[in-house]
Amino acid sequence: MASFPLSAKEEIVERFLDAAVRGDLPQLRMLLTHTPSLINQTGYSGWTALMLAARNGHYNVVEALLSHGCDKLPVNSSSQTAYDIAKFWGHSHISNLLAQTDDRCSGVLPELYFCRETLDRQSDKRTDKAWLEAQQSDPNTVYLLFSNINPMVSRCEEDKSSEVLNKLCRFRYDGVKDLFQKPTTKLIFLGVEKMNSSSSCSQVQEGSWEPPAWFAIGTDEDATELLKRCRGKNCFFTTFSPKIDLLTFSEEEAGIVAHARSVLVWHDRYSFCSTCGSGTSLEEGGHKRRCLNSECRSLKGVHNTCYPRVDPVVIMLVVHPDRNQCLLGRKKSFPVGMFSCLAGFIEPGEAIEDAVRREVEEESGVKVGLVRYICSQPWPMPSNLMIGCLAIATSTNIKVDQNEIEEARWFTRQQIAESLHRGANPALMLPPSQTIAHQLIRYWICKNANL
Ligand SMILES: NC(=O)c1ccc[n+]([C@@H]2O[C@H](COP(=O)([O-])OP(=O)(O)OC[C@H]3O[C@@H](n4cnc5c(N)ncnc54)[C@H](O)[C@@H]3O)[C@@H](O)[C@H]2O)c1
Ligand SMILES: [Mg+2]
Ligand SMILES: [Mg+2]
Ligand SMILES: [Mg+2]
Ligand SMILES: [Zn+2]
Repeated sequence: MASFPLSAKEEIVERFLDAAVRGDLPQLRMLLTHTPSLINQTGYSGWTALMLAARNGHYNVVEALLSHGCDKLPVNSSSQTAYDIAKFWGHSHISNLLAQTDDRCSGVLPELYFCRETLDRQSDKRTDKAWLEAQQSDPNTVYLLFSNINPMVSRCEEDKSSEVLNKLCRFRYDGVKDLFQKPTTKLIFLGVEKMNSSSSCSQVQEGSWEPPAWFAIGTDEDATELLKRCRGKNCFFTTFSPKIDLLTFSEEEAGIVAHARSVLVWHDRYSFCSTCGSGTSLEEGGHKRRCLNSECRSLKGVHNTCYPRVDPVVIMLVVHPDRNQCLLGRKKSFPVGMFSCLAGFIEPGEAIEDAVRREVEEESGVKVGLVRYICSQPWPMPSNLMIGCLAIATSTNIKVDQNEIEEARWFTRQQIAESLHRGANPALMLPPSQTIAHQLIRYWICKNANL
């Protein structure tokens, strides 16, 4: 067979990969210093330097590659990551290293979007009327303004390359106190600030630091009038189109928005007592509605009709019995090429595991055995709690319920890893990283198929 001379670029890649095979750390470092882009390159075999070092048990080379920010997601033609390779060849010290280090491939999920608890909710303070009133007029108290259920935001100018586009507008008492007079205004106590690096140092040391309280205000005032309070700043009300607005806050603000918006939506949709139909009033810092009819049954004992609702939803990555494929589906409303995990509301009297098995079979016809809980995410659309699971299929034939799902398919680990690694491609687009669906998929790829 004729062999062709290597180009200069190919030659340097092969030298780099050869250094990884031999465990030649000085040579590998020298090549990386000159050509940093070598780090994730593959040679003719389709293997990266990390895979080759993992195969040959060179712990120090793996360590050096990781410290240079090497990507652990690429897979070889057998759908193995470097972690899988180290495990297969019995280099447990290396597979442990690959499982431990870094945020993305540790098998431990990163903190999910909407999950950061920036404020301390201090739920015991919700029944302390005097304390709440004192906080309301405190000059340090922070107010967020919602026009009905849409928060007032400004465009984030700080980092144009970042995904953070929107920033909540923060008001002080003087800027919003007139709204408290209106009977339709809803005031929600969100919590108090947790101590962090920006808390006033001298006050913290003296013990006199009082963490500022945060409130959300929901109002039906004319939005244009409300915007005048910003005095010329470029502010607007987000409409919460899921794909555009919801995922564009910082991690710190996303958790606050999830809390405030879910409670305000509940007030908006449950104005009347669902037991007797009478009017209701807000209590407990906006976290309870009390019926105004003194004869109402809802006033006797504790009733879930009085508290904000949270709807539990199971979301699951179904793994093929061969452990090498996973099941993803797409709704008609998804962008072209996008597939995601199956999901569905838990029904009354149903355990998480049973809801997973029922929803998967209803939507795809696939039967599921083992179900394992992985993580959860509040999803303020309007108030779901996504309960993320991995599930092992016991059958493989797909028969979709066209009412719920347009298409469902088995995807190989390699197809998924490629889409995660190289980004969206026409064949398979995965949901954005802020979603629990994306994180479950990434978790499975990184963690290996064994549950
Ligand atoms: N964060 C994520 O990654 C992610 C991914 C997928 C779905 N989700 C969310 O999960 C939710 C549920 O998924 P689904 O639509 O596939 O569920 P589903 O498969 O149970 O089907 C939805 C249908 O269930 C019925 N239903 C039962 N209880 C309901 C309730 N409490 N609220 C609304 N409808 C109810 C309605 O008829 C509705 O049309 C959706 O709202 C979606 O926004 C989030
Ligand atoms: Mg569904
Ligand atoms: Mg369903
Ligand atoms: Mg359902
Ligand atoms: Zn009532």
